[in-house]
Amino acid sequence: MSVIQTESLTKRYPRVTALDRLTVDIGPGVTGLVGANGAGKSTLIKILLGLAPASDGTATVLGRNAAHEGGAIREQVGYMPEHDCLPPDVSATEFVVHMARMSGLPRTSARERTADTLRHVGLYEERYRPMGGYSTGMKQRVKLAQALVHDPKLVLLDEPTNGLDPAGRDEMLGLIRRIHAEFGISVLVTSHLLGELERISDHVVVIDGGKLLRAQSIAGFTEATASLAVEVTDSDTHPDGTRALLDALAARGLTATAGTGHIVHIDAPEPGPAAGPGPEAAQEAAQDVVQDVVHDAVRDVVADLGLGLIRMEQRRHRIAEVFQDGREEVRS
Ligand SMILES: Nc1ncnc2c1ncn2[C@@H]1O[C@H](COP(=O)(O)OP(=O)(O)OP(=O)(O)O)[C@@H](O)[C@H]1O
Repeated sequence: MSVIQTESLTKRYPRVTALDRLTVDIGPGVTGLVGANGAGKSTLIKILLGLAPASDGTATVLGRNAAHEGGAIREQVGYMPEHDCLPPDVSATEFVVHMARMSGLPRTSARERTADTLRHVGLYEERYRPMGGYSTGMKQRVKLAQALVHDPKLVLLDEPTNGLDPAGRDEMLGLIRRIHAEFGISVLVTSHLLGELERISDHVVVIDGGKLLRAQSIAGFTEATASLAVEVTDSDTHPDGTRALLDALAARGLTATAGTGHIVHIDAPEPGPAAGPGPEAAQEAAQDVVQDVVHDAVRDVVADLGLGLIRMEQRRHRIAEVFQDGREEVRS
């Protein structure tokens, strides 16, 4: 079931190709769209909303063609723009009610939905004050509220953590995750910071120079890459302790590689099928496997070889590292 599909989508501006034959298929849930500044994220969002025409290719949102059915798409999709666009002399309540009315809600439900939505994003008494005096975090919350007020099936959030301090980022990321968890609304959220989207997304799509670099499920990724870093000393019997450890682990059927210095990286075996629905559950399952199987094996092998164990550290590759590898592959 696709929420967003693009097929060879291309957008050419006179001086730059902002999207270059982009083909993606995005399902329900939270999807992170990651790319450096200028990668083409905002351009993609505008085309999906039917606000900008593509030069080539097609885009479908909730089964509708973005080129011809922009109005119908915008009825079912919420949009949080990247830049500050709030009128300073209007209160959050007035503004969000106005946006709800623009979406076709009758006056009474517009007021009720506005109160509910502003409460949900964490704006209380301040919602009656003019927005000109709001902090960046409060403004971002209002922009999120107006994207949600007409009860959309999908929201497109363009750099919602921009300009926020670390605590504000965490709060915004938590809110975004809850939009899907509590209301079942699918989310496409953009950022140039892969690390923050990794925490809240079910899937990540990475674009670079308008081209697709990678599209991947985070759960699948973390299952495959949980690993353990082990640092050992040499001993009289084994002057190359690292080599001895690698050989002994291989003899037990574990895949291990030499790291820098005396460190050995050991891959976790595939976790069992009962990983559960979310990325967190999959991560926990992968973690359990590392602890139960690999820890025991390492302890036994190190003891048998008589090596000194300096540290044993569970490690999960940040997806940033893997996407970095992918970028090198694509460019090489
Ligand atoms: N209206 C426009 N006219 C000409 N070029 C444009 C226009 N809009 C975007 N571009 C160019 O297209 C490329 C992609 O821009 P886009 O805004 O989609 O990137 P982005 O990934 O959203 O980056 P940012 O986070 O900086 O907005 C950039 O090189 C940008 O300069």
